[in-house]
Amino acid sequence: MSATPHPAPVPPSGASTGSRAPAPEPQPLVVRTTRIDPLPADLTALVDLLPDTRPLTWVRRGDGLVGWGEALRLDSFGPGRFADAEAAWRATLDRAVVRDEVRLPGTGPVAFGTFAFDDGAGDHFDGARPEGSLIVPRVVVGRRGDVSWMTTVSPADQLDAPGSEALARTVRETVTSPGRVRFADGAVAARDWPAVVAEGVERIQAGELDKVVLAREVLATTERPVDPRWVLARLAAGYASCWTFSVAGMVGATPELLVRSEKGLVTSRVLAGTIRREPGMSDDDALLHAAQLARSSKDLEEHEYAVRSVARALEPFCSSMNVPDAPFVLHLPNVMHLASDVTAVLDPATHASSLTLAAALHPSAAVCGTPTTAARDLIREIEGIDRSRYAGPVGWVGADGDGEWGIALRSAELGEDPRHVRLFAGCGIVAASDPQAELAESEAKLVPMSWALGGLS
Ligand SMILES: C=C(O[C@H]1C=CC=C(C(=O)O)[C@@H]1O)C(=O)O
Repeated sequence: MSATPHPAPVPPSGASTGSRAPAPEPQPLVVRTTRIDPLPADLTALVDLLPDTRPLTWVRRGDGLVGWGEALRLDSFGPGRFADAEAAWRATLDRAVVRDEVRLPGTGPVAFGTFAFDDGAGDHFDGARPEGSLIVPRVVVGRRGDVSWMTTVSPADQLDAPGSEALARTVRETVTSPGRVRFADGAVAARDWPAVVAEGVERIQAGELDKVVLAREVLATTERPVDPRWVLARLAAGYASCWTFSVAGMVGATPELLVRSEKGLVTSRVLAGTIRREPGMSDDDALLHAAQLARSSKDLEEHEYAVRSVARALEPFCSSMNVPDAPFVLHLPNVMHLASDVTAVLDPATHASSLTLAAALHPSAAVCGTPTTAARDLIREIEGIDRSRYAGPVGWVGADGDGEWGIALRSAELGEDPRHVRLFAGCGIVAASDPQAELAESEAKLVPMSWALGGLS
């Protein structure tokens, strides 16, 4: 199946939700990047620039990219969603006219992307909703340390030339809070979820598979429409070491980097194995918990599967690789994780882009299980929710193929009705997992999004 390009001006309503009718040939994109006055070293400096309620965001520790407007959208479907998106992106670039005066990762043409966890082979896919979207914004603003830039993208160069004055002229709609938030069970009630986990444990103990990651959803209803910028500002400030993202209604702050590819160096931050961090826990208690996690054979086993799956997927694309012997403990405000940073040197002969690498890595054992096929089948059989883009790759790709892709965890999907939000959390299950403990872990993983919506103080 091929990717469907939707060129600006925005096509008639409905077309950007995945019509497979032949699309008109898009006009070449005209892309200009210029340095702007340095943005302050503020965790929310980038997200504070976003003018409207359809933000594109990839930010960590105040650095990253934000975008708005839609110069081009490339939707893709089914098992070929990554390859089709990549081919459409390359075809777009072949015809683009680019003037990049900054030449850093994230300057020049950039597409933000979000991809579904599953490839559409399951029963609950209707074939109308795209399983992959690459969006080329009309405006991108980026920051990397002392350097800030602005890129404008237009099919016909109708935009202002980029620059600090153009940015200052951007009109920003006021950001509003969602007001009161009510949470309710999703397709599987919280009290029923331990039984799903118990089924997973049983199947593992019966020898069908080694590990499966099972997820649940919570439905939030807000008093006022959710402005994603409200959520993004809170996540970027409260979870600064995570990658705060927003693409086509998928928002969150993920601690897990599926892959970064930059100038031949490939990095992946693998997480699996979790311990909750109680609110108000002292630093000493946190260290005790960290030590307990680092010694937990159940969590170390869960982690080992995830690291091995990443190393195996990267190997064909890399000339050398460093896989740490033991994980470190990553401290986040709500949880601590076992973490391993895998690094590798890209084999240039493979010409693999960051998107190709993300496709090869997905789904890792951190979000699916081991062996992959058995775990995915079991998820389809017993999980009972539509994961949609939760646990799928989310991030950005540039013109040279370099880019960053996270796993859409600690995330939520904003509904067509802007007062309805689906929050997700999942847990790695191995033979020694305790269903009630996994329920408590899933609650802890829901904290960032519930807090960002304003539902927790
Ligand atoms: C599947 C999720 O987390 C994964 C990433 C880190 C730790 C995990 C765990 O310990 O179970 C999960 O594998 C989620 O947050 O929804």
